[in-house]
Amino acid sequence: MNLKLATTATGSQSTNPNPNEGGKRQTVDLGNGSEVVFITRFLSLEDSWKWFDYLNKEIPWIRPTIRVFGRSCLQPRDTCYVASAGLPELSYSGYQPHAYSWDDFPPLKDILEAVHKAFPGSSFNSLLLNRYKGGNDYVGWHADDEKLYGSTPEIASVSFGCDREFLLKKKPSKMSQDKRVEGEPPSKRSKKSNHSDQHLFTLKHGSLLLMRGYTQRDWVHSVPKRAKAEATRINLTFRLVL
Ligand SMILES: O=C(O)CCC(=O)C(=O)O
Ligand SMILES: [Fe+2]
Repeated sequence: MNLKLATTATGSQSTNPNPNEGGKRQTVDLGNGSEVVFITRFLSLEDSWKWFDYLNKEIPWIRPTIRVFGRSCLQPRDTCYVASAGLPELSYSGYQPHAYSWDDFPPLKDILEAVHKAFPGSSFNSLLLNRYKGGNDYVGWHADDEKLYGSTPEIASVSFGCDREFLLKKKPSKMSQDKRVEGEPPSKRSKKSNHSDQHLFTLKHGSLLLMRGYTQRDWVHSVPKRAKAEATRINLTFRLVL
């Protein structure tokens, strides 16, 4: 298996432009216009615990019934949805979450502001929240490729609480999605690429992971079950609905 651990991957490292942000940001070029930016210590530990406690207590978490491969099942994690007024409604796996307003949970606006500061060229107007109440909760392989996010969605994911592994796996390649060199056989091309087709990031308390470019078109991601991850994890995924 060709799996790259983010902590040892040869992604470029740069000094952070946000002085409040600890540590370095790591940019991992996934190839063909897909990219991940990872900041391990995006928020201070103190702020992160303050926000964890707030979110754990104040968010009206629900565990909806969704449809997977034609069957109804309980979503294997808690969820909530926040969006700016007037946006088209989100719907996934046959489920349409109620859209709360940013004003319902003012601390979310502070976290959004920190994300916008770290990525001044990016803009987010909606937020899907996830709560994993232990290692049995998970999110299966998927891409956040709903039409309302457009063709190159940017998704900024902020994590609180228990460390969990975040996996990225390249979708089976379609000729139309690959940048091809005319006349070169596929076997030669794949040997030449030094891009890995799987990546693993450990999403720690206070970290931020941004997916952009064609990541949702060409890759799938998951947070698998982990028996040893006993504590609660909360994850915020900021998105832009067009
Ligand atoms: O919990 C995470 O880190 C990922 C969540 C996710 O992929 C999603 O909400 O679409
Ligand atoms: Fe996702």
